[in-house]
Amino acid sequence: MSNIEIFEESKKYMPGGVNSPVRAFKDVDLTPPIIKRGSGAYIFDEEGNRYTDFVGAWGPMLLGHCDEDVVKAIKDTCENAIAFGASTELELRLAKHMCTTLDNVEMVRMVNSGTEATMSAVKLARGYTGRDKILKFAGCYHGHFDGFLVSAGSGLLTEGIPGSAGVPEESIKNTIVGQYNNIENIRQVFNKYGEELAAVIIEPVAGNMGVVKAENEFMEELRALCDKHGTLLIFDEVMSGFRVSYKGAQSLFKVKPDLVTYAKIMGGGLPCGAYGGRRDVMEKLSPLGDVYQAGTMSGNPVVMAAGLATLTKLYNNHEYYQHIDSLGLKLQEGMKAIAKEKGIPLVVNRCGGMMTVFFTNKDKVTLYEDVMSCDTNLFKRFFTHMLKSGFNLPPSQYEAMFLSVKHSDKDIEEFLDAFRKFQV
Ligand SMILES: Cc1ncc(COP(=O)(O)O)c(C=O)c1O
Ligand SMILES: N[C@H](C=O)CCC(=O)O
Repeated sequence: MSNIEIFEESKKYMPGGVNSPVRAFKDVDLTPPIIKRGSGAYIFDEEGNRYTDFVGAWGPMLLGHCDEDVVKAIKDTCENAIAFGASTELELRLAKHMCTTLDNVEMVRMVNSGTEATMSAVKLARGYTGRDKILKFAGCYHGHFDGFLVSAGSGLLTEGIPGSAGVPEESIKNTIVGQYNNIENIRQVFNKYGEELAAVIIEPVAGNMGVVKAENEFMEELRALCDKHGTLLIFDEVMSGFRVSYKGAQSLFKVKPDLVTYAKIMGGGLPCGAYGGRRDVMEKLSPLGDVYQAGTMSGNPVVMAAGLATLTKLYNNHEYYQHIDSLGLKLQEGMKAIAKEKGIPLVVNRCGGMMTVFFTNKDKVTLYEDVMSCDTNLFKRFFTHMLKSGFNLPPSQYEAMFLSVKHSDKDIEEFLDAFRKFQV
């Protein structure tokens, strides 16, 4: 069947033909290619077309598609262990690896997705502090948990959905929305709600309004305000963890989070998530403490094996991050130079191997308002041109592109050649 035939048939059985809204290419008015296989930096659709992939499953594929060590770990494990719903040595090995190689993670609890990780971290913070309110930032996305679907990024920006239907007022009345990188705004929020805030949750390098890095001063002030008011600081590193550096976005700032959430890369491409942090906070979790959180599939052996293979390989090969950073720089500078020649208004934000090309007349994109100034029609034309030229990019102005260890100089040069041919 062709891509279109499969997609049309899929619409009969899955809402919108997809299992996650952003995959439907609604924002770019195109039919998505139906992906059959992936290898290294490339993916191939059902019609045999090859795309150089800059989505990487929305981040997890840092080692490239079907990395041989990850595949071997999955195969070896599932010969004998698929699921037990019981303790395994594999989950200990991954937990120990994370606690010993990361900063600020003294204990960890495995879950099955990024949404589960953030949702559970917030519940734990509420249980620990005995408070109900949380502060999140406009444009940041922390998954589809009701309490986060207020001024959220990702597909909710893409589709212009202000929140989501099906979310009772009750579920969001304790969610306060702040302005990313706006210190004055968070001071005002803390003045008003400081004593009621259980937690602040933030993407320290946001990827879900496109890539926007938090400013150091902003993060330092945020930490100080949390300390003053007894509020826990949660870094959502579902996307940035093991991506912007092995130790994630935490290593870019002088501030420590109390809790951190992970997913994506840490499961090597299989469904996973984890949250961890201060021991005294984590010990509030059941069965030690009174905050209940559970999961039939949590710590699944195949996922643990894929995660362990991925994180071990990344930890032992720090040069991977240099490779990705140097390719990212080449791509960023190359795009800026071509845009200047062609008179295309754009800002390229990048943090290591995550990057967004914002089509805007602004000089820089550091605030949510800057992000919202983008020309989404121009983005759509750019996206369509790049897809036709064989490059798989996120189909939204408000998402991040991802580089992998398997991308080469040649891939970047080909990308830049294709961009040069873009007719504005
Ligand atoms: C920063 C961040 N937090 C949380 C999530 C939710 O993760 P998941 O899609 O695995 O539920 C995502 C991605 O979707 C994310 O990028
Ligand atoms: N921005 C989202 C996660 O990072 C995109 C993935 C999804 O929602 O399917």
